[in-house]
Amino acid sequence: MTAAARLHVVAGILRDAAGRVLVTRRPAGRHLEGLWEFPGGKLEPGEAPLAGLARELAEELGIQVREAWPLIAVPWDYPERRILLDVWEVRRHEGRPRPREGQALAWVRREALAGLAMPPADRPVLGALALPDLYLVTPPQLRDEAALRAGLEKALARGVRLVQLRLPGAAEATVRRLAAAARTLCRAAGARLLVNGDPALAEAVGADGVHLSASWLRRLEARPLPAPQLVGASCHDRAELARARAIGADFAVLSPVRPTPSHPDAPALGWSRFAHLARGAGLPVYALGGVGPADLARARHAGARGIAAIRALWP
Ligand SMILES: Nc1nc2c([nH]c(=O)n2[C@H]2C[C@H](O)[C@@H](COP(=O)(O)OP(=O)(O)OP(=O)(O)O)O2)c(=O)[nH]1
Ligand SMILES: [Mg+2]
Repeated sequence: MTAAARLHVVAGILRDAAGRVLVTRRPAGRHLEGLWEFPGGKLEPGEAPLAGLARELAEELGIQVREAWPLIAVPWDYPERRILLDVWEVRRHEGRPRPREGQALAWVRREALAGLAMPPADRPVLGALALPDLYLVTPPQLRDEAALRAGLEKALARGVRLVQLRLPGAAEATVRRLAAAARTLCRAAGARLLVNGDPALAEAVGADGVHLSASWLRRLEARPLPAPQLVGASCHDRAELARARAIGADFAVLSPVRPTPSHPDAPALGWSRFAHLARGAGLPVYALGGVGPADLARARHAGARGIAAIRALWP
């Protein structure tokens, strides 16, 4: 069965003023009855995903979707049906959501969603929601601890909540020393720190996870660290994205979107190629390469979970 033969389901993430997320309960007598879900339903033949989302949310909640961007599309196989769960974040809508089909409705804090009984296809969706918009990668030449602290403090103060310590070619002792300093600062700010390279070293230094280079990704047959530790992976094409998903990585970084001074010879993907690859990846994908926070809306509309950057995020 091809991807096109899957039942295409569109669902929406709606937030209230306090940032809580709307979930509704699947009625008795239906597939996965009684479980909480994100409102939505099956696309009609020939219908575009955004049009289907707007129709479903009008039918189920009585609201008009004005703007939405894709969050993640999860291919999932239930014994009785195969679906593509295509989840969108609703950015703007009109009307207050009301249960128009008698379904139970609740606004839940993002952190509390994991405690609800939801369909298994929704697990990767919760993972995508838990990731931040910005992913800071440290500058490659950085070896000085004071410089690391100064830069990191500023970046964290500006709202960065996910950091990759990347020290290509550094001695293990240097990685250990700088990771210890970075870990203290990140913990204090409620940010997560990933160390680029060997998963065993990332774990040994007490990081929140590992970021796999493309060569590490090639070498691994399975996810190197268990949840809740994070596993990110550097990808440049469809095959690497497929591998990241196959080993159960939490997210990928896809680059280069634009030409960059650090990789002048690498052919840039451009946004339309990026969008094509990210939409089919089945895991959250950050856009990297000549992008910064100013590109966030564009990246999100192209299906990125957010943007990753060195220069644009390093103070
Ligand atoms: N809406 C929604 N469906 C989900 C989620 N997670 C998940 O596995 N599903 C599955 C359950 C169903 O098999 C399928 C949605 O199909 P459905 O029958 O509810 O679609 P619908 O709203 O168009 O229902 P209907 O008009 O046919 O009654 O997707 C989710 O978060 N939201
Ligand atoms: Mg539905």
